[in-house]
Amino acid sequence: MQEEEVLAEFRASKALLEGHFLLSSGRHSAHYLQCARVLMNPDRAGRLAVAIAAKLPHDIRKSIDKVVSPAMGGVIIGQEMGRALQVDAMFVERPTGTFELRRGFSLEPGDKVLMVEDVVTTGLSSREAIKAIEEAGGEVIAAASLVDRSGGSVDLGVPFFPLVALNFPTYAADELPPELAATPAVKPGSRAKP
Ligand SMILES: O=P(O)(O)OC[C@H]1O[C@H](OP(=O)(O)OP(=O)(O)O)[C@H](O)[C@@H]1O
Ligand SMILES: O=C(O)c1cc(=O)[nH]c(=O)[nH]1
Ligand SMILES: [Mg+2]
Repeated sequence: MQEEEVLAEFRASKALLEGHFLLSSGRHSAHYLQCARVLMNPDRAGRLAVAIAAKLPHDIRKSIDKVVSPAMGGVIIGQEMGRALQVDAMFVERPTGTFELRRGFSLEPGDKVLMVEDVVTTGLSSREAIKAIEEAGGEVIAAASLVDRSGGSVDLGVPFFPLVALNFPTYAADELPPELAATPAVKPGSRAKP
């Protein structure tokens, strides 16, 4: 799937929002990719997962034992990646602030894991999810996402395969451009603290 086709899926689902957004990292942005809207159509979600799977090098793709994704945003695309790769998909969640496997999910020691996110901005959530998977005994051999909005600058410590890389600027709270400073920020994500 070409970048233009991916963006067309985002536009068709009205997932590319403009305004003033407080991101999970605590940074601000005039753009927000509401991936849940792209994924609310199961056919579209499945197509996008197949397209992500096609980005994975053959040796990585054939080695994956499990998909693990960080809740909430990663759950649907993680499930669809499990379907595309024909492996089980699980998620980590953070009811106490730190990602962990719950709900009877577990990994066999040495399980080769693909960590799947919906969107990566600073990479903090991905790195925390990778740490939780490794603490649970998994070996994260690669990461994948629908969108890398760091424009390719993020380092997750493992090979990273986003379906599309976009570079929307983000700002610290004390460096907002006037058009953002003039409007209150909305926080669409669910992370409690940056
Ligand atoms: O690369 P980062 O700077 O960490 O930002 C990206 C993360 O932010 C969003 O999750 P959020 O924390 O809003 O929680 P959610 O998935 O529960 O909506 C998104 O789903 C990614 O997990
Ligand atoms: O960084 C984030 O919190 C973030 C950015 C974005 O565009 N979409 C999203 O779901 N989260
Ligand atoms: Mg998330």
